[in-house]
Amino acid sequence: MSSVRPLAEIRTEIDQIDAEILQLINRRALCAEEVAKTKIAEGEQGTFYRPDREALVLRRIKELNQGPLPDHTAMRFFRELMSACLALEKPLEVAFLGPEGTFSQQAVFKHFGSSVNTLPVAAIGDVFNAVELGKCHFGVVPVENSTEGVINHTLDRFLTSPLKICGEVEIRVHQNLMGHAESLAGITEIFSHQQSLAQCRKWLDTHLPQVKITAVSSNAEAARMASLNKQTAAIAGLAAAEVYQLPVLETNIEDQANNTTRFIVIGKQDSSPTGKDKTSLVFSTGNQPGALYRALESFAKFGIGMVNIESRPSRQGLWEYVFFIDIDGHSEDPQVAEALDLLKANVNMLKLLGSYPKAVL
Ligand SMILES: O=C(O)C(=O)C[C@]1(C(=O)O)C=C[C@@H](O)C=C1
Repeated sequence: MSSVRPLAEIRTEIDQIDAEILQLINRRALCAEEVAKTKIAEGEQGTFYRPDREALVLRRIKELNQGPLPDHTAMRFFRELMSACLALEKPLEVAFLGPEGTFSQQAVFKHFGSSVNTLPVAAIGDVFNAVELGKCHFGVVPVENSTEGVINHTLDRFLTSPLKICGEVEIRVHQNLMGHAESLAGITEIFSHQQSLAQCRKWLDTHLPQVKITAVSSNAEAARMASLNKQTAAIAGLAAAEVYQLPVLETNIEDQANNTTRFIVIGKQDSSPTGKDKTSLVFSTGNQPGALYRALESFAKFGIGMVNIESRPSRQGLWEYVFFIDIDGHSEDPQVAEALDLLKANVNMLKLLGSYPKAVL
């Protein structure tokens, strides 16, 4: 004799729990509406979205979670819940590198949840423009890929933009071949964004060495073009295959198994310290011997870890460079503040791009 509970009894309990969860969710939503009133009363209506508070809420959920749901799943529920609560306060508008179905759009939803309005734009520079001109509250742009390195357009735009970095989000990028051809042999041309083509270089050389390769403005645009001609195919994410109703011919064709793209959130707002933050900055030194060494020594002296360094042409003098750096910590953390003061004294130009919570999800 089995000792399992009857299905009807378990379902009655589930119905009761659902009713309680619904009540609790709405109690939480009422609190969010009250938070909005307080923010307005305190003159902070420009900053309904609080990346620092959201990171703290999600990290706490991870700590509290005792399963059987995995931490990641529990955090995703709360990510959605906060997104819906924020939409009650004020719906956010977020610009991304479109069209619909790009990895950038996936990054927007992963970071902000699905209760945001998204604005697809044609180029990385347009994401910056949309936020700078106040058409959107925030923008999401790719900044580096684990296979292909930095996205130069994004770094270069920071040299002239007044915007700040207020968050980061990572997306595991799977590339897929999609199109209406019956088999690989029926394909004469492949479209994709240049970054995705580079991430699948070996696969293309091995499986489709003779096919014409054409770089286009985005993966979703590649999918759109492939949907118009049976002899062409696109390399893109599965979301693009769905948007353009393209059969997927091969999945996961990226050359590196853990191909990941890091995106940053850009806006006009600062984020307060959370205890697990990153600071991004750009500086330039003169060409004297040891100048870069002295600059980096500022971090070593105060025990600040450096996560990343990239050099880019300064676009001012021939063979002059600027250095983009990510460090551990928030610019308001005392040790980081002292290191930044010292750095300022050792460089020609220093621009803080923002302090923000490390990616949680
Ligand atoms: O605590 C706040 O400031 C809120 O607005 C509430 C809340 C939440 O739902 O927990 C919603 C949006 C903010 O981005 C952060 C948190």
